[in-house]
Amino acid sequence: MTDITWTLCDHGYTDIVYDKAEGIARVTINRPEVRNAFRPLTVQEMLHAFTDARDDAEIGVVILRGAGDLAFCSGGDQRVRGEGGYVGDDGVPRLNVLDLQRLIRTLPKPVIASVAGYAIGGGHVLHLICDLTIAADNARFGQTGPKVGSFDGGYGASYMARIVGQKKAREIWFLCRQYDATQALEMGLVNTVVPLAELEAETVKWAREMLANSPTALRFLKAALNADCDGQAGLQELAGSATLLFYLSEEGKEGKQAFLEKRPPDFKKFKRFP
Ligand SMILES: CC(C)(COP(=O)(O)OP(=O)(O)OC[C@H]1O[C@@H](n2cnc3c(N)ncnc32)[C@H](O)[C@@H]1OP(=O)(O)O)[C@@H](O)C(=O)NCCC(=O)NCCSC(=O)c1cc(O)c2ccccc2c1O
Repeated sequence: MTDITWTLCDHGYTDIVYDKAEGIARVTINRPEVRNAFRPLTVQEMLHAFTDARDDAEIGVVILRGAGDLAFCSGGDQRVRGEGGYVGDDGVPRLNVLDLQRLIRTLPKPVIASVAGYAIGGGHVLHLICDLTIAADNARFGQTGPKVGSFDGGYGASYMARIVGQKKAREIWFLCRQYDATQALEMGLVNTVVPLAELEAETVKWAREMLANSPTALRFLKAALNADCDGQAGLQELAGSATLLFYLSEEGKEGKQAFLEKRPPDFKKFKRFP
C-alpha cells in the first residue's frame, strides 16, 4: 500500500489515466488488453498530459507506467500499423511516439518510468527516455524491431548505446532477446529493482526525494546531461534554461526595463564574477 492519494485529472482521455498528488503527475497507459501498446490516440493523449505536467508549476516529478502488472508498454499497436506508420481514426499514418520521446526528454522535470511486466519495442524505448527507471521484479525488457519489421535508430539506438555500451546495444537490437529485471539492473538499464508489491511505494519514495531538492538544480542537471548527448538540440535546451534564469536576474530585468523606459541600460552595477 502507498500513503498517497491521487486526484484524477479528467481530460476525457480514453487510452490513458492521468492523475496528480503532492507535486507528482502520473501518466498511466491504460490498454492492458494489448499489453499497453500505444496507438496514435494513446500518444496524442500522452503528449497532452505530459504538456500539462510540464506547464503546471506545482508539478515537480512525472511518473510514467502501464495499467496492470503484466506490462509497462509493448510498443506500437501492430493492429493499426499501416503503410508509413500507425493509423488513427483520421486515416493518417504516424510515428508520433517520436514527438513524445522528445517531450519527455526535454521536459524540465525528472520523469520516472515505473515498470511492471513487459517494456518491449517502442515501450522499451519509452522507459529508456525517462530519466530514471524503477523496475518490479517481474519486469522484462527488450526490442523486437528486427523481428516485426521496425527499428528505432534515434534515441532507441544511440541513447541506448550510451547507457549499456555499444556491444550490448547491438546485442539487444540484433538478437531481439528479452532480459529480466536483474539483467537490466546489471547493464544499467534500470536504477533499481523492487518486489512487484512495492513498485508504487518505491516510485513515490524516489519522487518525494527529488521533490525535496532544488527544482532549478534538477532542471539544469537534466539539461546538461541531455546536452552531452543531444548536440545542438541539447545545447538549445540547456541555453533555454540559462535564459530563463537570466530573465529572473536583476541584470536581465535592467535590459528590459531600460528599453521600456526609453533610456540606456545601466549594466555597470552588476559584478563580473571570475
Ligand atoms: C509484449 C509481449 C512480449 C507479451 O507477451 P504475452 O505472452 O504476455 O502476451 P500476448 O503476446 O499473448 O499478448 C496479449 C495480447 O496483447 C496483444 N498485443 C501485445 N502486444 C501488442 C502490440 N504491440 N500491438 C498489438 N497487440 C499487442 C496480443 O496480440 C494479445 O492479443 P490477443 O487478442 O491475442 O489476446 C508480446 O505481446 C509481444 O511481443 N508483443 C509485441 C511487441 C512488439 O513487437 N511491439 C512493436 C515493436 S515496434 C514499435 O513499437 C515501434 C513503434 C513506433 O511508434 C516507432 C516509431 C519510430 C521508430 C520505431 C518505432 C517502433 O519500433
